[in-house]
Amino acid sequence: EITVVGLQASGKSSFVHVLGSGQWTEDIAPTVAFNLRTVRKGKVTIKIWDVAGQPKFRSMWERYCNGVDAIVFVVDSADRDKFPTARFELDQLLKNPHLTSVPLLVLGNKNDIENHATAAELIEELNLRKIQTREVSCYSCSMLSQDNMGEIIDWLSKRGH
Ligand SMILES: Nc1nc2c(ncn2[C@@H]2O[C@H](COP(=O)(O)OP(=O)(O)OP(=O)(O)O)[C@@H](O)[C@H]2O)c(=O)[nH]1
Ligand SMILES: [Mg+2]
Repeated sequence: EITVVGLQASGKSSFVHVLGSGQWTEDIAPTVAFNLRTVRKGKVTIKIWDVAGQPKFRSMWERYCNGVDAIVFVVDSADRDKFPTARFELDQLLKNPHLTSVPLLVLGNKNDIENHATAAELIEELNLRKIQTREVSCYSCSMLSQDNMGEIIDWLSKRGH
């Protein structure tokens, strides 16, 4: 069971769609509140909470992250102006004491766009090195080209119980 959070238009629902169908589509509307989807990958069944990223929905993130096996935080790696807000919202979420040991996967999505930030840059921008109470990984990826999807599925498959 995982929860996907991050700012609006970072590509959370696109990620869930690619994970579920193996295919890219541009035809995804901004999420209202949340969507629940179940995806089967080999022997693993993943229950995914796809939560909305617009400001008015961010206070819900914490509730949906409670008790899951991993939190996936999606960042638009080509939208550098939003990194400070992404960092702030991630900090707010991870501050919650009941989420302290939940593993975190940060996805720097949209790496098909020129001048995107690399995983190393995102680790700096989001200050991921200071996180010590949980397992943290960061991948650069693209839902459009499906770059790194195999590694991401492997990571997720190892976090279940
Ligand atoms: N170029 C590019 N565009 C992408 C990629 N992933 C998503 N997008 C586009 O980014 C926009 C937002 O995608 P969504 O998946 O709806 O984003 P979201 O994070 O679910 O947004 P909210 O539901 O509003 O929080 C859409 O126009 C997508 O087509 C990617 O890897 N590359
Ligand atoms: Mg969405």
